[in-house]
Amino acid sequence: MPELRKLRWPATAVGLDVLGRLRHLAAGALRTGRPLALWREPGADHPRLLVARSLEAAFTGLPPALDAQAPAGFAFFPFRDSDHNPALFLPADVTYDVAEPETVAVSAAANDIVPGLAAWMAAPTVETLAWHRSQQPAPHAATEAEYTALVSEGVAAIENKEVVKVVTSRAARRPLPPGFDAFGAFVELMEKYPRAFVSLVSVPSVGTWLGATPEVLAEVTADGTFHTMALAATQPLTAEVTPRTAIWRQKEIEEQALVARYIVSCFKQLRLREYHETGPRTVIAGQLLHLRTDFEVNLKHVPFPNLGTDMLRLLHPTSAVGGMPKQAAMEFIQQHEGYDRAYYSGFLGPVNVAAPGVARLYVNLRCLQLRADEAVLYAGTGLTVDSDPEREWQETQMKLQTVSAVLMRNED
Ligand SMILES: C=C(O[C@H]1C=CC=C(C(=O)O)[C@@H]1O)C(=O)O
Repeated sequence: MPELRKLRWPATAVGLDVLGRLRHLAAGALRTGRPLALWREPGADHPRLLVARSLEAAFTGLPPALDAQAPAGFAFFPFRDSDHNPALFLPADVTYDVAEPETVAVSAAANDIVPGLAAWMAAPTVETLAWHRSQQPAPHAATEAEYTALVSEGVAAIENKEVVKVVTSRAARRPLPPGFDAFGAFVELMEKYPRAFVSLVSVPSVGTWLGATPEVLAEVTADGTFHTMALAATQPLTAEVTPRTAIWRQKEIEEQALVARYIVSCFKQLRLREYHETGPRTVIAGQLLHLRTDFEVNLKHVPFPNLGTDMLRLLHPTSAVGGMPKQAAMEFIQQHEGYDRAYYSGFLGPVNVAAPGVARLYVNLRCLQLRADEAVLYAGTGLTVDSDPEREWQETQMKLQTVSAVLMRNED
């Protein structure tokens, strides 16, 4: 790991608790026009913050390499790469980990921002944070009639054998409650969804995204394990229907099996045979239940040093957000969906930040884009030949509730 310089919080910051320090660092990054990512990993009890020295330093071409020698940073990738929605990898120039609350780490590449940062750490806190805004117009929000028509077109495409499965989605616009505070909303999501990957990413001209996703895209852990999952099929979690009692319809079993089969086809493409498959099991994601199969590979026991990197490039976008076959499903979405998904159903997460060789990338689901006076929420549903348009609309309504929970009231 390249040398990191550690800046100690000055005596003036003694009264500031760790969340206050995170918030103050975020305020400084926003004020100086720098990209930032705040996140909390599933099961972790504390969040982390990463600030990149500049927007220019965050532009990237290829998906990140998942190996110990690769640069440390936070990946923020759109569903589909374009000039409007660039692929980003925020270098880990300034990092703050609540596990080490007394210092802020600065990379050698960001040496020249040290004086300004040190001064900011000693400066008084500010009330309002100036979150970065997207320069794109807000996407079209489909009405119920438009969405059910889209689902019918998707089902017709499956019947006509253009695709085997396709995931359609929509955007929904909601007003922000008066005095809405995105940092407070991030903290609220962390508390509400301990099993989710909770994130708040803000990038100049790209905008600000908040979410709580249940879906791992690609993980490499400290003990040398690669992990991915096939997550699909949805029903509400209720007092009567829990993971132990849930019953799944044939349509849902098939929908999830297609995603699992896609992951196996990626392993086959790489000629990897030694993987562990667990499931499908019923799992909780917020107020919802899904079917999930986990796939693990012990990287010490296979001759594939670049497995994480190769799998990431094959997996995105998975059939849980695109469809199968991948290309035909992507074309269907492009032609019929009628709005820009931007970073919804892209992927995000830290690479080599916690330690070299540790990466945790998630599919950007159950998320919203924060705009000047409204939030744009996103949700999709996997279609099969048996999909009922009205049910699929209801399912998107349920999925929107995960993140819209923070728009109901204001904590500040
Ligand atoms: C596309 C979404 O969810 C995916 C993940 C789990 C279950 C899904 C489903 O039941 O359709 C989706 O494939 C979304 O939340 O917007």
